Amino acid sequence: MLELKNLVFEVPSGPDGDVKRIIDDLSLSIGDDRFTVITGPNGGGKSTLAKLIMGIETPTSGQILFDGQDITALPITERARLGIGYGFQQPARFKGMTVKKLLDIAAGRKLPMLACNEYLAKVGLCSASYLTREVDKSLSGGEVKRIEIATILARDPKLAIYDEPEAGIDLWSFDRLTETFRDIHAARDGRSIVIISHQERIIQLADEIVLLRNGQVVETGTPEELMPKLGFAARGLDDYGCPLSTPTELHLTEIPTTC
Ligand SMILES: Nc1ncnc2c1ncn2[C@@H]1O[C@H](COP(=O)(O)OP(=O)(O)OP(=O)(O)O)[C@@H](O)[C@H]1O
Repeated sequence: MLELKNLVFEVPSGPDGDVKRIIDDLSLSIGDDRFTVITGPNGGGKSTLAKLIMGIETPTSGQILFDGQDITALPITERARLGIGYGFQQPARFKGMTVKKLLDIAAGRKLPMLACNEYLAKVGLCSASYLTREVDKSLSGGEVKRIEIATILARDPKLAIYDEPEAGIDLWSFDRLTETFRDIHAARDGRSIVIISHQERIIQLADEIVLLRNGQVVETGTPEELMPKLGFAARGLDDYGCPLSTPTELHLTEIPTTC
């Protein structure tokens, strides 16, 4: 489904025309029906890689193929049309836009109430309390995050990329969310999920874990193969003695929904 060939992403660094290499000759294949978790230390290049796949950033060199088609030069809208969806680490807010409208836009049609209820329930939100709310500053960070994930579920892309979906989400919603990811994967209908995460419980769901450091894939493997090396039991030190980022804490910032 997705093939990354020798991807390089560099940004200008310093006044002398120096560059900083953020993604370093990275090659990776993700097949249909796969659940892949990309993990690794802060600053390793995970979000940048996701943005390159979505077309938010343009690679300095290398190639991105989606279902055999070279999409390296395609804009975000075209990639979305082909079936790639991306949930930002820090989602945007849309003043003046209701949650219902956002779900409709994501789905590309006017959704029946029942469908909206289902999408919001999958992320632990009560439809009655949220559908008419504006996606503005009045929503908490965790609420906006979950609403964005619901829009990706409504869009139902062939390849869904979620950047730290656990960030800022309370324990109850996190449970619901992991169930949702598990259900999508269990459907085995050709769709693939890529999740950037530091969360052990999400990592355990994966078919394949990709460990990214300094813009390079340093290791890939199943949870059974890689979990011990990732050093969750060793206070954040991985097999190479480097500190992994502190596992994202689940904040009990919100009252669990009861509907
Ligand atoms: N446009 C840019 N200009 C300069 N530096 C950048 C740019 N984009 C990313 N970086 C740097 O590249 C590195 C990788 O960033 P990235 O956000 O991809 O890391 P990450 O693995 O997602 O980290 P985290 O786990 O903290 O979310 C960081 O050091 C970041 O500061």
